[in-house]
Parts: sequence; structure tokens; C-alpha cells
Amino acid sequence: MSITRIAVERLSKSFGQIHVLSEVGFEIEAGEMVALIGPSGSGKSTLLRHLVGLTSANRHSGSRVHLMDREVQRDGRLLRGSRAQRCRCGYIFQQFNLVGRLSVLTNVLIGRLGSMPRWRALLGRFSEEERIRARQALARVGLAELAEQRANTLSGGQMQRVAIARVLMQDAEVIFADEPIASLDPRSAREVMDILQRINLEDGRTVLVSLHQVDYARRYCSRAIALKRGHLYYDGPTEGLTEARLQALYENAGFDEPRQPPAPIAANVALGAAS
Ligand SMILES: Nc1ncnc2c1ncn2[C@@H]1O[C@H](COP(=O)(O)OP(=O)(O)OP(=O)(O)O)[C@@H](O)[C@H]1O
Repeated sequence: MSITRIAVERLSKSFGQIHVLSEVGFEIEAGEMVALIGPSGSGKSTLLRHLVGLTSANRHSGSRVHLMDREVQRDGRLLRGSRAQRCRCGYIFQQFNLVGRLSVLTNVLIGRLGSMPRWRALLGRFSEEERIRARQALARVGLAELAEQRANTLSGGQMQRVAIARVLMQDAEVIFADEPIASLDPRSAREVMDILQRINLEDGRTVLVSLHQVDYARRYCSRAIALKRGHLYYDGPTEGLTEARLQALYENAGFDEPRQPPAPIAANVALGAAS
């Protein structure tokens, strides 16, 4: 039986008068690879930031966020002890977030910092075994020969593969990727998505990846969660992303319409949800 890895309930977030997320809820089981889609500004990054623990929901909204079956956020408060859960999650960002002046190998080793004794982390002392594992992670993403090169000399696609190797080094059970291919050419984008898919299929890691290109969502993910103006618009198989549904999802995208206040709970039904 699969275990729920991620559960989000009634997640609402406003910045001042702007309602960015409204009563969003879903569950993701261990081993799933799920695409998070929606027009620009629909709230994808904000949702991921809640899962990462960088943002907390509106107070007293009844919101809950679970990671690895442990509650990490409730009613707009980050819960004590949730750091351990977050250490079991890896994050990949559009901007790669590498340390440019450090070698590729050291950037991968940084994935270990969260689980090392503090003194060793502060001194950056990595064991021989850790170095071997870092090289194995680099080999897995096809970059073994670039281990000693400075990170800022790599192409965008290579940098993103180093970021994935860092997550492998961290041994993350869940991987959150926020538009990991948005700034890559098609070939590099395919390479990055192929690697994420391999990690999902071969290692059974859970992956939630936000994507602008629906084609990639269809090709790599069996399930999609779609946000539209902060509401859960669709949650179901990617085959259910029909042209009509996508047109409705992306219609008026780019127009800066005033956002509606959070809908009442009963209205928080994913339109056309298949599950
Ligand atoms: N810290 C903040 N303060 C004020 N508004 C914010 C803040 N963070 C996000 N927003 C607003 O929330 C809305 C959703 O932003 P978010 O980045 O989550 O959307 P997105 O779906 O990830 O967009 P994109 O696909 O363009 O990255 C936007 O209107 C954005 O301006």
C-alpha cells in the first residue's frame, strides 16, 4: 500500500489584498510524479514555497500541510520539529542555485550539509565516502567528467543536472522542482526531465514539478494538478488535459484581473477532476 507523502488541506494565502491561493487541497502518494501547471501568476511557486517551509498560509484559515505523513504547517504556523521533514525533501529551482565559484563536486557535496554534524558542515569537511557518492551522483546525471570544473563555467542544462545531483546526494525522498526547465533549450529540457523521470521510476522518489509547457507534463507525468487564479482547477490524469480544458485553464492568462476572495469550502471542487 502506498503512503501519502504530501497532503495539503484548505491552503489559502493572501499578500495584502491579493488572494494568491484559495482553499487549495490535494494529496500525493509516495512514488508519484506529478506536474503542477497553470498560467503565470496562478500561484504555483507560492504553493511550492509552502511545501518547502519558506512561506506560511493565512492565519486561522484551517490550512494544513503534511510532508511524509507529518504535519509541518497548521493554520498558518510552521510547526516545531518540521525541519527534519524538510531535510528529507530536495528542491530544484529554475535558477539552479549553485555556488558559482565552487567546483561542481563541492556543489553536489553541499547536498549533504543538512545531515552532517554542524562542525563538519561549518568547516566543509567531507569524507572520502561522501566524495565517492558525490561522484556517483554526478555520473548518474552524465557529468562525471566535469567534477573539478567551476560551476559558473557550465551551461544552464549542465547546471540544472548538477542541482539534481545535489538532491541525489541529499538522498531526498521527495523532490520539489519549480520550473526546472523554464530557462533551458529543448534538448537540455528533455535531458533534465529524463533524469527526473529516471529518479522517480528507478529510485521511487516522489516528484512534484511545476511546468509551463503542458507537452512536458503530458510526456513525463501521469497526473497533473492545475491552478487557476489560486484555485485548484484540475487534479487528475494528464490524459484528461483536453484542449478544451487547457483553453479554459489558460484563457485570459496574462491579464491582470482582480483576484476573488477565497471561495467557500463547498466551492473548492476541482472542475472536471478525475479523482
Ligand atoms: N511575496 C509576495 N508579495 C506579494 N505578492 C506576491 C508575493 N509572492 C507572490 N506574489 C504574487 O502572487 C501571485 C502568484 O505568484 P506565483 O509566483 O506563485 O505564481 P506562478 O504561478 O508561480 O507564476 P509563474 O508561472 O509566472 O512563476 C502573483 O500575482 C505574484 O505577484
